[in-house]
Amino acid sequence: MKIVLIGYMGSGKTTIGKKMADKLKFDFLDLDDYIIESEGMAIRDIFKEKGELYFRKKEHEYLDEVLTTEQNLVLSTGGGTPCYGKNMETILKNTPNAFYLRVSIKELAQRLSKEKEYRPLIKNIPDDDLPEFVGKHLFERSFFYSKAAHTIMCDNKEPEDIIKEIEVLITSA
Ligand SMILES: Nc1ncnc2c1ncn2[C@@H]1O[C@H](COP(=O)(O)OP(=O)(O)O)[C@@H](O)[C@H]1O
Ligand SMILES: O=C(O)C1=C[C@@H](OP(=O)(O)O)[C@@H](O)[C@H](O)C1
Ligand SMILES: [Mg+2]
Repeated sequence: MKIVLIGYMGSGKTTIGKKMADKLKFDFLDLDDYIIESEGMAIRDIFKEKGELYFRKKEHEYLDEVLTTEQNLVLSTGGGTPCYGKNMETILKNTPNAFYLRVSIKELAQRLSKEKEYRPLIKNIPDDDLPEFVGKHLFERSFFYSKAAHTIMCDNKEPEDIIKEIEVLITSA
């Protein structure tokens, strides 16, 4: 069985995915970490030296690769993963358990202002401009995120509570 977490940068995919895999005794895979290991480069260096298009190509290839495994897996994607090519279709084809972690623009901007350094798409955006950037970007991406089987509203909730909500919704089909 595979559980896939999608959502904007800073929505908690990595944090919640890891904790949930521990709790369910599933394997855990963060697609960004898989790319970093496989390419032997940090995400920001891939963007800087090889470009975003190269990153998206690799992200697509590694997504296909990790979804073909048989094991019980929690997969945390990157914020852009479902928004390129056929990636969202691929996710939906491989699992009924795709969850969109939905977080408000305000909370995303607050979280991301402290963690811009490793996220090349927002690295150079001043904190004051982050809410506007996140708002526009999220609007474009919501089309893809909303295709998930379930949307979890995550504002003002602890990861543990979000995990409990997800557990109730998991289907083993
Ligand atoms: N439910 C939550 N409530 C408050 N902070 C959270 C929550 N989930 C994640 N965070 C924090 O938000 C930041 C981004 O989380 P992360 O898991 O890296 O998001 P993503 O992988 O979606 O980009 C981290 O500092 C993390 O501790
Ligand atoms: O939203 C995006 O396009 C990206 C999100 C990042 O992952 P997180 O969502 O885990 O920050 C990472 O894949 C890369 O920096 C691009
Ligand atoms: Mg992440």
